[in-house]
Amino acid sequence: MNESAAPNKTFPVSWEELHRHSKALAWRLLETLNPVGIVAVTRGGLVPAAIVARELDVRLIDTLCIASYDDQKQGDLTVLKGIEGDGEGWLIVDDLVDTGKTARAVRAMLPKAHFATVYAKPAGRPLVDSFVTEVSQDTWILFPWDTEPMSVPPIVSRKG
Ligand SMILES: O=P(O)(O)OC[C@H]1O[C@H](OP(=O)(O)OP(=O)(O)O)[C@H](O)[C@@H]1O
Ligand SMILES: Nc1nc2[nH]cnc2c(=O)[nH]1
Ligand SMILES: [Mg+2]
Repeated sequence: MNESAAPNKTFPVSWEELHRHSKALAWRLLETLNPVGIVAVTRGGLVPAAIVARELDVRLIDTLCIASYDDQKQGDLTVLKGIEGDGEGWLIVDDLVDTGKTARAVRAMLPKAHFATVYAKPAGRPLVDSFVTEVSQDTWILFPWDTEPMSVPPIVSRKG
């Protein structure tokens, strides 16, 4: 990683937890927003965006296609597909904000949109308008689409 120490903890998220946290985000957004459409930041934003879109009854969905990580290693940010306009009236959804590099690029592209993530780490938190769950900077969030169950040693034997 370029901007912070490598994570030494994991925060595994199940499908059910992700569904619940994404619905909590929808509840939060409902209080202040009635978006014309949702922009999902691919790929991580796709599943949360689908859940939020269902709860807010939004059927106009676009994508902002951005990649910067190869596994846990952060590289240069690549925009594979942008969006025209300034984002006014739109809701942007991503799974998480970590260093904030992706969020900064997204905000520069769509400065008038509301930017929401399900999870936020402290370095990126100031860049999002709404989020649900804060996770420490030294933690790697494991999403259900990236994982499968396997045996692991006790935490005590993995320390330092
Ligand atoms: O705040 P940052 O340090 O920029 O990290 C956050 C971004 O990293 C991940 O995307 P990634 O580039 O791994 O692509 P993916 O969504 O296709 O997994 C995640 O989905 C966020 O978009
Ligand atoms: N899956 C996953 N992707 C990330 N991209 C940047 N930070 C993270 C993280 O904690 N987990
Ligand atoms: Mg992403």
